[in-house]
Amino acid sequence: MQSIISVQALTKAYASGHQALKGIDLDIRRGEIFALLGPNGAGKTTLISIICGIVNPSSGVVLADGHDIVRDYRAARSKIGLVPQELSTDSFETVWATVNFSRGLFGKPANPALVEKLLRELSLWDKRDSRIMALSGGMKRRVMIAKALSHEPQILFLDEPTAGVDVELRRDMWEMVHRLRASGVTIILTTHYIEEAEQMADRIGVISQGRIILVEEKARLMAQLGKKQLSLQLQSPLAAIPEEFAQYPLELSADGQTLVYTFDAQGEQTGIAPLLRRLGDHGIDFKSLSSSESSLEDIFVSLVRQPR
Ligand SMILES: Nc1ncnc2c1ncn2[C@@H]1O[C@H](COP(=O)(O)OP(=O)(O)OP(=O)(O)O)[C@@H](O)[C@H]1O
Repeated sequence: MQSIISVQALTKAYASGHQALKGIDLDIRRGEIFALLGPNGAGKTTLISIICGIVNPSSGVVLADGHDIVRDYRAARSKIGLVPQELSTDSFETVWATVNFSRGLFGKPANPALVEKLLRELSLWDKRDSRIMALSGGMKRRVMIAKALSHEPQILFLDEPTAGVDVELRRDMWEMVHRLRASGVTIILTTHYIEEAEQMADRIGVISQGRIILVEEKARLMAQLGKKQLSLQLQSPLAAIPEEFAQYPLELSADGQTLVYTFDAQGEQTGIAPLLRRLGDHGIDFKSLSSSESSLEDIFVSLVRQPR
């Protein structure tokens, strides 16, 4: 299947000299919900801004539904809706006018029925005649979403959609994202909330220091989530793991006091019982044992901490 967004060898150096993107290759599949995770300053907004034509790339190629975002800007941009992190809209306009105007910017004929549907779905219909400046922060954000969807884009970018929004708006947003996906729209969201990525995304990409360091099906990441560790506090320290145990996923702590066994908690067999038996056969006794489970957050933190 042809990807709806294709990013190839993309770099960005800002005028300050800061290298925000250091060679990004990324394919977004048609119809998926893709979550881009990364710490502050990783390059998420820069990447999205380039794909949406707001920031110029230094080198590399981006195709949106087959259109080059630089050479064929208008066609590429018409496929894309963007809900930016920061609210930016004319605050003297009414909700109704601003959403209709956004549609017109893309050269689309007026479609009051579509705008009405959008405003109703986003609980903005009652506010259609209000000026933007008179709305609450959450309502303004809903307006930004309505604007982004006004020209019926095939691809929707949500940059930190739920940062600082209340529970109700977050729920509405998630429902809307699922509805849009069901209608064939591809959704790319950035988030600091790993829980959000877990709940919403089909695939997860992790960006750190201007590089994509992981792209994975969420289901596979969840399988990693199921990894557990069993720590055995030994009676007497070991200098090294005996050769007989080479095939076991065992690690010895630096002081030789603790053996750590990593296993798949979702697997049918943990392998713990035979391991403990074999350790006993070799005279390796332990004082106590404890287990722990890694979370997606642990995986994420350890990924972005690794210097690359
Ligand atoms: N206009 C600019 N000029 C110079 N440097 C910039 C500019 N915009 C962003 N940067 C730098 O580029 C890096 C990436 O920024 P970017 O906003 O893309 O990160 P981010 O992953 O979206 O972060 P956050 O999660 O904080 O929004 C940062 O170090 C930032 O300071």
